[in-house]
This record gives sequence, structure tokens and C-alpha cells, in this order.
Amino acid sequence: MSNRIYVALDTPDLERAKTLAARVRHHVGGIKLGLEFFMANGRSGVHEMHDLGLPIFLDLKFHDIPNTVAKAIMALRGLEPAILTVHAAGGRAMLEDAKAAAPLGTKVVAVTTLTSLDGSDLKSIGVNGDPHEQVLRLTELAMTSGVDGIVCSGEEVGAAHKLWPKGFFVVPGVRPPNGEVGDQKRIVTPRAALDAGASILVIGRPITGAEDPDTAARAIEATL
Ligand SMILES: O=C(O)c1cc(=O)[nH]c(=O)n1[C@@H]1O[C@H](COP(=O)(O)O)[C@@H](O)[C@H]1O
Repeated sequence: MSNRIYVALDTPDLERAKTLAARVRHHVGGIKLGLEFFMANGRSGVHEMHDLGLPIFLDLKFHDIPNTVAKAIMALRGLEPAILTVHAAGGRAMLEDAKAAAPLGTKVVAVTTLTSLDGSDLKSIGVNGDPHEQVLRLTELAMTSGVDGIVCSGEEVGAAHKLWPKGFFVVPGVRPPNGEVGDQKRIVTPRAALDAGASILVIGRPITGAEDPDTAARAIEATL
């Protein structure tokens, strides 16, 4: 893929999602649709976005017992997104069953440690060690469970890539220099994320929240 930006269209409004996608389509390589969009628009919404002709990353972050996750993924049949997400913390059996349930052409990527969490957040949920250690622990698990890759921040992607040279690395929490951070805690610039080994970048508000999303997307694209 030449353009490695997936724009996160985090909106429940189908028309807004379509308008945004149409505006930025020449400056991104794909579209990410998440829980907000899926809860409001369901399968038919995903189909409509698919008709725009860009690859779809369906980010539903499944995290449940293996049987439930596998059945949920099977229930998506017919959508066949390019990428879908599960939480690595669901454990080995869940990751294996998620991959087995996914269509052949869909990459299953495991979220390691959300980019909105820092070391003290991890401590408060009983995870010993800093985000770096936790990401590497879950990268090893993902790699040996047969999924295609992981989601991590740009701060860890270099080490994760070294551990798993053939993995597919999704990096959100990406901000242009001086960009508004919002609820993210582990952020890097788009260029730094790619240099460190990201396969694709997930970028939402820096594009969708801009007054002129096409100009914002073009400006980010120009730095890559
Ligand atoms: O799986 C994701 O895409 C994801 C994982 C993660 O650790 N952090 C994270 O921000 N995301 C998603 O990436 C997008 C980031 O959006 P912005 O912060 O607006 O760029 C959102 O759609 C999040 O759901």
C-alpha cells in the first residue's frame, strides 16, 4: 500500500462519515470504522462505506471468551474487512480462535496496551511493569498465537518490530508536531511511527477535527 494512513472516522453519523471519506480519500490509504460507527450503523453502514472503494479496517476490539469472539467474527461474514481487532489480553485460545474464524483475506491484529494508558493506569488495573514491557509480552503472545500483527503506540513499535520482523504493526496515538493530544497518553509523530516500523498509522481527530480535513490529511501525507 502506498499511503499508509487509515483515517479513523469516529462518528455515529453515516452521512458525516461518507462526507469525510470523500474529502480525504486521495490522501489516505484506508478507512477505520470503530464501535461508535458500528453501533449506530451496523453491517449496512459498513457496506455503504465499502462502496467508496477504500480498504476498511473494522475496529471492534473483541475481548471475550474464545467461543463468543469466534462466533462474533463469524457473524461478520460478508463484510470481509481488510483488518479487524481483538484484545491480546483475551489470551492465547481467544487469539487462535479469532484468527481461525476470520476470513482468509482479513488481517487479525491484537491490541496490546491502549495508547490512552500510561504506567500508572496499568498499575491501577493490576499490570506490573511499564507499557513497554506489557506491549512486548503481548507481542510475543500475539506472534505465537497465529494472528497477523498487533496494535501498539509509536513508543513501542520499534522494539515490537524487532521481536516480530514479519508482524503487521498498527500504530494509533499519532499526532503531528504540536497537535492536540486529547485523551491519548503515548503519542508520536506520523513520521516517527513509520521510521520505527509501523505498517500503518491510524489517525482520527488530527484529520477529522480539522477545519479543512483534506488539507490536514494532505499536510500529514506530505511528512511521510
Ligand atoms: O485499535 C485502535 O485503533 C486504537 C488502539 C489504541 O490503543 N488507541 C487508539 O487510539 N485506537 C484508535 O485509534 C483512533 C485514534 O483516534 P485519534 O486519537 O482521534 O487520532 C481511535 O479510533 C481509537 O479507537
